[in-house]
Amino acid sequence: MNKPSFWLVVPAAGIGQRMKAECPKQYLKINNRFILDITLSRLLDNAPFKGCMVPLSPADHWWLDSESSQDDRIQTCTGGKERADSVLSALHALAEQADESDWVLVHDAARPCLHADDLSNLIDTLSEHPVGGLLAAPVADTLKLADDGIPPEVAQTVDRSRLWRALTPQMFRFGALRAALESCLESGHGVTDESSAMEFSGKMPVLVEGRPDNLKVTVPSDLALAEFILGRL
Ligand SMILES: Nc1ccn([C@@H]2O[C@H](COP(=O)(O)OP(=O)(O)OP(=O)(O)O)[C@@H](O)[C@H]2O)c(=O)n1
Ligand SMILES: C[C@](O)(CO)[C@H](O)COP(=O)(O)O
Repeated sequence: MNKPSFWLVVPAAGIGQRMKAECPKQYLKINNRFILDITLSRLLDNAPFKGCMVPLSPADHWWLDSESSQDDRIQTCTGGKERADSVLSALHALAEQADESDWVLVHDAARPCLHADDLSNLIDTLSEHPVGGLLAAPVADTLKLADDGIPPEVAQTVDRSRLWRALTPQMFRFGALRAALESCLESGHGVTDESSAMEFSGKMPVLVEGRPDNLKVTVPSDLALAEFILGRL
């Protein structure tokens, strides 16, 4: 039986509303490179992907100015309203090339600080696993559940001993992930990551501990932090 291939999906069709920038955050620059280009190079240069699909917004007019648009390992497709729609669109675009049992890794375009060791560890840990899983970081802060007051007040302090922050890449079998996402979207069950879709289909993804500095650039203060982290990777 052929060894499964590895495919990469990097959702990049968001508008970066929380970043309040003049362009979608994946096209902000660190050391004069688009965040999207940094992210894609850190993935494609550190693992044996058979191909890469990048869902883009229909309104994207930055891609053609990117380094990555010249990389023949990378294909693009049109993303969707939500992140899950964009990921599913990428899986549909890869359907003729990928086998059901191939692995697909999904990584946010907005996470440029992924360490090569975390990528290798995720693949090595899960490549024989029946379901797959995700990079995640144990919660290090005390967590409070807020009431709905304005301003919010503490309703409860949450036991954090078994709480983890989901990161990316998230790594699942191609056919299973596509079916899980289709099921979620058909039933109107909104999900913010691939693991949630797999959980909705009854699976229990593995949590693989990753570096907490695998930052998702989300709000303005994240840009300088990402630059600092990248300077030390
Ligand atoms: N419809 C969408 C929404 C998000 N994403 C991508 O999913 C990743 C993580 O999403 P998030 O951090 O929420 O990005 P945005 O949706 O752009 O941010 P915001 O919620 O602030 O608008 C990003 O790389 C983003 O480009 C996507 O491909 N398609
Ligand atoms: C996929 C993710 O990065 C895992 O933490 C997160 O769910 C993305 O959420 P967002 O609201 O789309 O940024």
